[in-house]
Amino acid sequence: MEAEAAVDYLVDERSKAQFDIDAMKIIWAGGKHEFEVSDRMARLVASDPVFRKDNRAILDRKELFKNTLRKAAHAWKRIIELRLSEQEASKLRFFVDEPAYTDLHWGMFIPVIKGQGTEEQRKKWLPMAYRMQIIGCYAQTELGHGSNVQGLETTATFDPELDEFVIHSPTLTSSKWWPGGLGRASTHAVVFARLITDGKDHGINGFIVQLRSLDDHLPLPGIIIGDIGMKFGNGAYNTMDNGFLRFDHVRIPRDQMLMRVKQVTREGKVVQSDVPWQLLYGTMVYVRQTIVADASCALSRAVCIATRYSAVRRQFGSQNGHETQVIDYRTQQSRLFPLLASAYAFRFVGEWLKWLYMDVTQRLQARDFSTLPEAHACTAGLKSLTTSVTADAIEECRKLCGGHGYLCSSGLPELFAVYVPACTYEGDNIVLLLQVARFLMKTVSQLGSGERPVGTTTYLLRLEHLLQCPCDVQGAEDWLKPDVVVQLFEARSARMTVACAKSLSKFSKPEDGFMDLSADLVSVATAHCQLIVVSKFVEKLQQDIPGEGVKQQLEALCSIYALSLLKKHLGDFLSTSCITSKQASLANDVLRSLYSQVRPNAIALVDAFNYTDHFLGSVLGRYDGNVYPKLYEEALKDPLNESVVPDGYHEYLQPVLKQRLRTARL
Ligand SMILES: CC/C=C\C/C=C\C/C=C\C/C=C\C/C=C\C/C=C/C(=O)SCCNC(=O)CCNC(=O)[C@H](O)C(C)(C)COP(=O)(O)OP(=O)(O)OC[C@H]1O[C@@H](n2cnc3c(N)ncnc32)[C@H](O)[C@@H]1OP(=O)(O)O
Ligand SMILES: Cc1cc2nc3c(=O)[nH]c(=O)nc-3n(C[C@H](O)[C@H](O)[C@H](O)COP(=O)(O)OP(=O)(O)OC[C@H]3O[C@@H](n4cnc5c(N)ncnc54)[C@H](O)[C@@H]3O)c2cc1C
Repeated sequence: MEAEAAVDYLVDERSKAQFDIDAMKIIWAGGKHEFEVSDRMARLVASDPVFRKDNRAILDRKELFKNTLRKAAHAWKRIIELRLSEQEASKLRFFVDEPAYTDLHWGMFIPVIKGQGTEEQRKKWLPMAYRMQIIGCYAQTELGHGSNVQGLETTATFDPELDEFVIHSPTLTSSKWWPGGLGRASTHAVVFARLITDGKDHGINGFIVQLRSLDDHLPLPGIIIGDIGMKFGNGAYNTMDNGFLRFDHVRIPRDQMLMRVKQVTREGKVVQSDVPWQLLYGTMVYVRQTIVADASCALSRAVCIATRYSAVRRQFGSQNGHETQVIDYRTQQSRLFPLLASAYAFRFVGEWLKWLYMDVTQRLQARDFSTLPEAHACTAGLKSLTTSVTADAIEECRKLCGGHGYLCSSGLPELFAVYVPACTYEGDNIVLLLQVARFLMKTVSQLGSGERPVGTTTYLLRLEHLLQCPCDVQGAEDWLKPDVVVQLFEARSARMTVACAKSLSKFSKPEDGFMDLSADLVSVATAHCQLIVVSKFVEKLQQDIPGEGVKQQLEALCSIYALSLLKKHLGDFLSTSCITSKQASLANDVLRSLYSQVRPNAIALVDAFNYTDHFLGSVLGRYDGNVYPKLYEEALKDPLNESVVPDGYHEYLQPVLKQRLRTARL
C-alpha cells in the first residue's frame, strides 16, 4: 500500500511540469550529441553487473581495491571491444563512478606529457600511454609541501658524464605523498623535482620516471613506494591508491626531463624557452577546469536525491487528506532550490570555462600568452567556489533528507566523502582564492597605467561608475531584470576590490599587507567569482534556448541563484552601499515567489539531469520514488542481518544479560 502511494507521488509530480523536459535534458547535456553519448554510456554501465557498486561501504580495503582494479580492467575491455571514442570512453568511466588510478592516468599523466613534453617526447610516450602499456600518475605533492610548489625538495641532478639525471629524496619531507594511482597501480610517474645542474638550482620541473617493472610490477631499484593508508569514509575515495614514494639516487636518461618550458643540453646548460615558466603549472589549470565541470555533476546528483525524496516524504499537516510533502515547506524550499539553481549555474559556468581553456590553449600554440593570467585566475577561483559550495551542498542535502539521509543507502554519505577532498586537491581552496585576489589587486593597480583589463575583469574599466551607481530596483519586479542584477554584482565586487586595494596601499611592503588582509582578500575573490557565475548564467539565457517553457524555468533558476547569493552575503551588499535595506527586503519577497514558480517543476528539473538509478546509487533518490520498501530491502542486505542472533552473542551479550538477571534477583 505505502509503496504504491510513494510511486504515485512522483508520477503526479511529473505531470505538473510546465516545460519540455526532453529539451531541458539536451541543454543540461550541452547538446544533442552529448546527450545521446551520455545516455548510451550511462545505460551501458548500469546494465553491466561488473559495475555494481552497492557493496562498497562493506568491503575491506583490499577487496575494495581489487574490485576497483577489476572494474577498471573491465571498462578498458569494453572500450576496446566497442571501439569507443575518447568522448565515449571518458563518459563510460564517469558513469562507472569509482575513483581509480585511471583518473590520474587519463586526467593528469597524459595531459602533463601533452602540455610539457616536446614533440619528440609526446611521440615516444603518448602512444604507450594511450594503449595503457604503461600506467602513469602525477607526482608533485610531498609530505612537507603541497600548496607551495616552489618549496618541493626532491632533486633531479644532472650528471653530464653519463648524460643522466639522478632523482633523489634528500629528506623525509621530500617523500612524494598523495599522488593518486601511485600507491599500487602506476608503472610510471611524472615527478616534479628541483632541477640542479653544475651545483645550481634552476627551480621545479617535471621528469618521467619509471617506478615499477613492466614484467612483474616490482619497484625498480632505488624506489621505495606504497599506499598512504585509509582515507575519510568507508568505500568512498579508498578505491584510490594514493601513494608515497622515495628515491634513492635513481638514474633516468636526460631526455626524460619534460623540456617544453626548460631544456638541459648535453653539456648541462639550462635553456629557458620563450614560453612563460608558469606553463609548468599548466596541468593544474587543465584539471581545475575539469573539476568545475564535475562540480555540477556532484551537486546535481545530491540535489536530485534530496528533491525526489522531499516530494515523497510527508510529515505533519494535511494536504488533500495526506500529510504535507516536505518539499512544500518554505524552509525546505529555501534550502533546496538555491542548490538546484546552483547546479544549473555551475553547469553553464563549467561549459564557459571549457571554452576559455580551449581558447587559451589555442592562443598558447600561436604564442599569444596574454590571456594566461586570466585563465589561471578563472580556473583557480571557479574551482574553489564551485567545490566549496558543492561540498557544503551535499551535506545540506543529507540534512534535507532527515534521518534517512544519514544511511549509506541514501548515497549521500559516500558522495560527501568522495567529494570533500575536491576542496583540497588541485589547490587548497583558500590558497587558490588568494591567487584570484592577487590577480584582481594587480589588475586594479594597473588601471591607471593604460593596461586594459580583459575578459572577466572588463567591468573594472567602468570603475568610476560602479563605485557610485545606485541599484536600479524600485519595485520587486526589477529584481528579475538580468542587467540590474549583473550590475549589482559588478558594483559589489568593484567596491570590495577597491577597498582592499586601498588598505593594501597603506603597507610599506605589499607581502605584509597580503598577510594581514588575507581574509578580506578571500572575500573579494569570492565576490568576483560569484559575479562570473551570475554573468555566465545570464549570457547563457541570451542564447537561443529551444523547448516550450525551458527558458522561463532557467530564468527563474538564474534569479534564484543570484538573489539567494544576495541574501547570503547581504552584509557585503549593504556595507558597500550597493543596495538599501528596502531593496533587500524586496529581493526576499521575490525569492519566495520564485520558489513557488519552481515548486511544480522541481521533479522535472532534476529528471532533466537524466541520471540512472545505478549512477545515483540512492534509495531516497530512486526515479520511481518507491523509497520505503527499498529501504527495508537494503537494510536486510546488511551483513549484520545475515543471522538472527548476532555473532558475539554467546561471548559478550549473554553473559551480561545473565549477570543483570542475577543482580536483579539480589
Ligand atoms: C573524483 C574526481 C572528481 C573530479 C575530477 C574529474 C575529472 C578530472 C580529471 C582528472 C583528474 C583526476 C582526478 C582528480 C582527483 C585528484 C587529483 C589531484 C591532483 C593534485 O592535487 S595535483 C597537485 C595539485 N597541487 C596544487 O594545486 C598546488 C597549489 N599551488 C600552486 O598552484 C602554486 O604553488 C601557487 C599557489 C599558485 C603559488 O605558486 P608560486 O609561489 O610559484 O607562484 P606565485 O604565487 O608567486 O605566482 C607567480 C606568478 O605566477 C602566476 N601563476 C601561478 N599559478 C599559475 C598557473 N597555474 N598558471 C598561470 N599563472 C600562474 C601568479 O598569478 C603570479 O603571477 P604574477 O607574477 O602576479 O603576474
Ligand atoms: C584525495 C587527494 C588526492 C590528491 N592527489 C594528488 C595527486 O594525484 N598528485 C599530487 O601531486 N598531489 C595530490 N594531492 C595533494 C594535494 O594537491 C594537496 O594536498 C593540496 O594541494 C593542498 O596542499 P597541502 O596538503 O600542502 O595543504 P597545506 O598548504 O598544508 O594546507 C593546510 C592549511 O594551510 C592553509 N594555507 C596554506 N598556505 C596558505 C597561504 N599561503 N595563505 C593562507 N593559508 C594557507 C590552507 O588553506 C589549509 O587550511 C591530493 C590530495 C588529496 C586530498
